Amino acid sequence: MSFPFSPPLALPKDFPIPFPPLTQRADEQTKAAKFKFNREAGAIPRQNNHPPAQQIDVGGIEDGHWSATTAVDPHRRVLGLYRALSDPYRFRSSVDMLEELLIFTRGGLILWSSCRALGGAALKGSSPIDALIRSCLLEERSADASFSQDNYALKWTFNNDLGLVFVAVYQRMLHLLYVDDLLAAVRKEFSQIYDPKRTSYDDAYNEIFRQLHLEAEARSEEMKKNKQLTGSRPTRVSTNKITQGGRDASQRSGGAAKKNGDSGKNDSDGDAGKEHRVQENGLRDNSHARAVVVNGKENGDPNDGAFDVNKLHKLRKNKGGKKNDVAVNVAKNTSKTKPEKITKKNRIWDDKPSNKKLDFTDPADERGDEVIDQVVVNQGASMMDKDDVLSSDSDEEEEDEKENGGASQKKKGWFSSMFKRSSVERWSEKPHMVHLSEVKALAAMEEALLRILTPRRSIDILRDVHAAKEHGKPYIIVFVGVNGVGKSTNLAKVAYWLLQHNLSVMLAACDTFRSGAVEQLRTHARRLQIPIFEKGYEKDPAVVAKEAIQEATRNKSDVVLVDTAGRMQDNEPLMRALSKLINLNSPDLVLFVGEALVGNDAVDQLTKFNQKLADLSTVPTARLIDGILLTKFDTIDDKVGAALSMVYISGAPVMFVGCGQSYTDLKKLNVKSIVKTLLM
Ligand SMILES: Nc1nc2c(ncn2[C@@H]2O[C@H](COP(=O)(O)OP(=O)(O)OP(=O)(O)O)[C@@H](O)[C@H]2O)c(=O)[nH]1
Repeated sequence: MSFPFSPPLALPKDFPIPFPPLTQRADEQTKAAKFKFNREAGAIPRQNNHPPAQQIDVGGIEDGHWSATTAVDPHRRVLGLYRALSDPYRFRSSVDMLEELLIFTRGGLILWSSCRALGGAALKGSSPIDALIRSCLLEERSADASFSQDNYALKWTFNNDLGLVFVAVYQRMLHLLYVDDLLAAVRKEFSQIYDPKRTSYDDAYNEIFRQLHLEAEARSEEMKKNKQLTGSRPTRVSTNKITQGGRDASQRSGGAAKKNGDSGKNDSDGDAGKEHRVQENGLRDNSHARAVVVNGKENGDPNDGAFDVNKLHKLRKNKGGKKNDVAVNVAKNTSKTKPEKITKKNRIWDDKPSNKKLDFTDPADERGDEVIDQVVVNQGASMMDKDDVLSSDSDEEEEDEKENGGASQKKKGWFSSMFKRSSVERWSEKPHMVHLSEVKALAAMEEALLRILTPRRSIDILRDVHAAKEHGKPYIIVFVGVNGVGKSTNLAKVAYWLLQHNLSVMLAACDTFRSGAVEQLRTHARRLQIPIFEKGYEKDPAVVAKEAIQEATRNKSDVVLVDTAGRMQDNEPLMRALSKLINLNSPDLVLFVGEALVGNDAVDQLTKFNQKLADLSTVPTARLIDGILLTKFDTIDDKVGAALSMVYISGAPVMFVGCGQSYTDLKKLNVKSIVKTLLM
């Protein structure tokens, strides 16, 4: 063994050990060093007329993971030294600075951690994994496969079928090349042994992980060497080759690769048939990892993908720029997630104040609650018990759930499954379960939900109405939405609310399409004793709206409420007519009316309305949906997820919530109660 120094005396306790860098695997290196030491410590003295081996003073130094053994002769000269590690694997970790690899469920249950299982040091400061969950995963902003926090870089992957998350943390400056490869291998191996009933894998998985880690490193080293030698560029090859550098994971586990449902939908490590960018030697090129991993965005399961909302927000900001791109993207993404259509039953409402199970709303106005509770909107409707409708709806859902064998659960996004599993696991009394700093995680969830539900733009209608009034203009609100969601009814409620604030209101009957629509609005106008502008049927609604606004300007109405025909988001001629109405009249507020009852269908409708308005706009600055009016909130019990998704996807605030048939049944969304319910 060669020594880079020749100390004259025995080594002091704090003697620094200038080991040359290790290039071999730690255990081999240790063995080799030990062998060499034994040989040299025994042989050198004899060769150099030093005292025989038994007179040699052998001492040791322990320094963290290191231990060094010295052989010192009676003349206090160091004759031999070898370094060793009590745990060679720990040494590898410290050298390569993979700080932690964590496996947890979407409910936040930590199943395995390299720190916990293999005795590494805990991460310093606030956990970067907590930060990842808070700012990325919880908000479904996991479109990227990497994330940075302080000095740490994080990469992750999912097994969506099993609801597992695999996160690797390492020092940002290190640019570890093997992390994606390792994560993919860990996911594959772990998925095979995963058993939902089991909560600890420390014994079962430690050895497998060590092996996978070493293999991934070895492949990475090889890749580096090859790169240096050949200056090779990444080429596209089948991912079947990825495992050629090391032992195929499925071989190791007896080919039971699919046993636990690692179906590879999101398989970033490349199951057969997929192509990823890999190096010529068959290893993944990490510089392209983003293009292949994560959440079904690029190549995976559409059910798990988050909407590409950033572009939509950008469009909203730029008002019209690149609208087609946005529209296409939104369409692409949402069409993947479109749930099955819900066939609505004829619903006939009781005229008693609703007997709500849960009320997530604040009254839109204190005065609004005092009056006209007995005025029933839509008196022509026949009667049926509301609770019947509710129970039959939920029965249907339960049946669907059973029929689909829980498939609908899978269809739910990250949020729903996160919350569902989180609450289930929270209450299961298993003391040996280690939760991901549960209190902190819940607080983070709450914070994230509050952030999502709190609109980025605040719209104060009353303030804006007064501002318009000062300019001698009426404030225009256009109500849009699909058929039968409650546009006219809730338009009348808004009119009532405005009247309560001493504002003069005029209705514009621009549903010139559905027979009876004009008469319906006329009934509301008569009850509320407000003027209505109507031109009958088969007129161009854009022109009717224009004339109504002119009339309102003449008679100094403060607000014009424009009723429009219900239309399906895919009906191009009707969507074109709506776009024309909006572009021609530049309303102050385009209010999307959606039924809370239909859940994600409302999210789809809203997205497609926005998309069509952007696509079909004839003016350079496309007008999109400004706000949301969520109707029939009295019918949804605690299924409030649609509100969350709609705000998140459109960036538009929920301005009102309709929760009954009376004019007073218009409220404001109580964000805090919604969040509380989601976390219950
Ligand atoms: N329970 C409940 N029912 C509502 C609410 N809002 C509207 N409705 C009922 O929903 C039904 C349809 O309401 P409309 O106002 O006619 O719906 P619309 O969107 O104007 O319909 P189209 O003009 O055909 O597109 C009526 O029976 C309303 O009473 C609500 O907040 N809660």
